[in-house]
Amino acid sequence: MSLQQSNAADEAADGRKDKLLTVSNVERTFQVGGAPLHVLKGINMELRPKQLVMLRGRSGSGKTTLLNSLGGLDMPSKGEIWFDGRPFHSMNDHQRTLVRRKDIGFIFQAFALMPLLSAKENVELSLRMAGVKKSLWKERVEHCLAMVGLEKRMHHRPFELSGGEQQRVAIAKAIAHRPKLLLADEPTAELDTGMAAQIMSVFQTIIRTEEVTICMTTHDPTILEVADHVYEMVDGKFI
Ligand SMILES: Nc1ncnc2c1ncn2[C@@H]1O[C@H](COP(=O)(O)OP(=O)(O)OP(=O)(O)O)[C@@H](O)[C@H]1O
Repeated sequence: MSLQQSNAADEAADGRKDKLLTVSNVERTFQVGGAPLHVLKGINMELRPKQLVMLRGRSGSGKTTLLNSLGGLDMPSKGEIWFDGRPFHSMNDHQRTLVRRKDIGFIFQAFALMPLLSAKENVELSLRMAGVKKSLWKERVEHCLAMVGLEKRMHHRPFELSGGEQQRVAIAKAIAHRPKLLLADEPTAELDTGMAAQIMSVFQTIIRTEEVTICMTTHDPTILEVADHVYEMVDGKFI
């Protein structure tokens, strides 16, 4: 590396200080039927510790694709994603999986609750995946379920819970291993206004008490006002 290159690298690293996640010029292209489909077209964003950040945009604008890249589930075709000092864009699958299990929580449809497990067992699963010692599980699981107001529903299985309660178990599960970043794809989409407000209030509480950063997608204009920052996505770009 030349002196000039190393100075530029130092400056870039300085710019990332105090940020949990930095996204620079990210593009994502899929090959569909032999033709390229440009879904993300040069995204720049940042997440700071303890922020609630929302991605808003029409269906198909690229929000889920971006969220997948932020969580290391997918790789950008171009650009850089730095998560907590680590270059997601140049890490392999295995390396990203290890970071994900320890430092990121997801509330995605695809990561929904296991139907045959109780609320308590569902939350335990993420502690198991993160390699947390079994002797610590009981206290942490009870704490997380209490935080979302479900300490009395610990032994219920998902089908014995309402939609809002299931979503709160999903939150408890997603934060049990003390991630630095929580990613949520449309966490209020299936809920009525009252339940959506409850979920947002749980989010605000856990940002404070668990010191987590939350980045979520939404279509719902009524919940945008609680965000620290809103990124508006149109056709693969922020406007
Ligand atoms: N793996 C893939 N292969 C091909 N095309 C894809 C793939 N994933 C997403 N796309 C396309 O990328 C575009 C953006 O999809 P994405 O799911 O990111 O949008 P979105 O903003 O999250 O939409 P919604 O709000 O409906 O969930 C869509 O046109 C979709 O068909």
